[in-house]
Amino acid sequence: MDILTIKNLSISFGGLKAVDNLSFNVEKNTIYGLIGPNGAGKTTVFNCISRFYNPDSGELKFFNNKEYNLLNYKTHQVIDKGLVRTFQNVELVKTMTVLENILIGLQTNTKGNIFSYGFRLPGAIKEEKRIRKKALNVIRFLGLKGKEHELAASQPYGIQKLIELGRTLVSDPSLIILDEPAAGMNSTETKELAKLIIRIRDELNITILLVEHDMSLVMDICEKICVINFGKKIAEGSPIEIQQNEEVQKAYLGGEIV
Ligand SMILES: Nc1ncnc2c1ncn2[C@@H]1O[C@H](COP(=O)(O)OP(=O)(O)OP(=O)(O)O)[C@@H](O)[C@H]1O
Repeated sequence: MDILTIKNLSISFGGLKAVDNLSFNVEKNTIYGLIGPNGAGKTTVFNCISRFYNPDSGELKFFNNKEYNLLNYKTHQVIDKGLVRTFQNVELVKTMTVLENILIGLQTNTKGNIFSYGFRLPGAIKEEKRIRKKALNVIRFLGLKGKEHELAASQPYGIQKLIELGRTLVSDPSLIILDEPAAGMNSTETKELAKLIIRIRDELNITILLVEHDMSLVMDICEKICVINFGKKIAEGSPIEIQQNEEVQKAYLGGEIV
């Protein structure tokens, strides 16, 4: 069963076709990789799905109990439907604690209004407890217990990336889009990240769509991979099929893919 279907997606910037008639489907409860050389259009695809960009044409459908035509929604509404993303660069509020940064992920998901929070009405206090408990559960899941009141800025880069990931988990998504989750990580951190992504899929039943340049991570954890170059799909298949595909090897100018 598909959770995301992308059909004939195209978007241009001036004369440049960044995404060109691209179609692929992501099956529920899988880890799906979108790869391609620098400037191939991967982040632009993510920006269309998460509604930062308006595509020129094509269909974007998300299935979470019901069918949502993503083109009818704004970014924050897409998050409410259960589709969240991370960014290539870590986007944490460095002056806030680990816990506070994770709580940011719940901002579109809380009940109550400014009045009830401002006057600390019973409903608001109960809601505060509920969301705090959720965030603490995520912190435990990520193995960051004990760090909740430490400043995000004082954490090593690998931990900051985990905090960003935690921010997506706290809103109970069905699909997470990860934009280069391993960028800037060392090989030990990347191996831990691979295990964590698999746990997110298996223990939390969350589907993962990821863009990543670290080919060993992609080949180790993705069930299916779509390769794009100059905005167009050049191959789709299992890690083995992708590694053996001649057009893919040509696009990567020999070597990087294997
Ligand atoms: N807002 C924009 N305005 C103009 N051009 C853009 C914009 N966003 C992306 N592009 C261009 O579209 C092309 C695809 O960019 P994109 O960032 O999607 O590639 P990518 O595959 O994610 O690259 P990388 O792996 O280097 O992050 C590039 O040529 C880029 O310069």
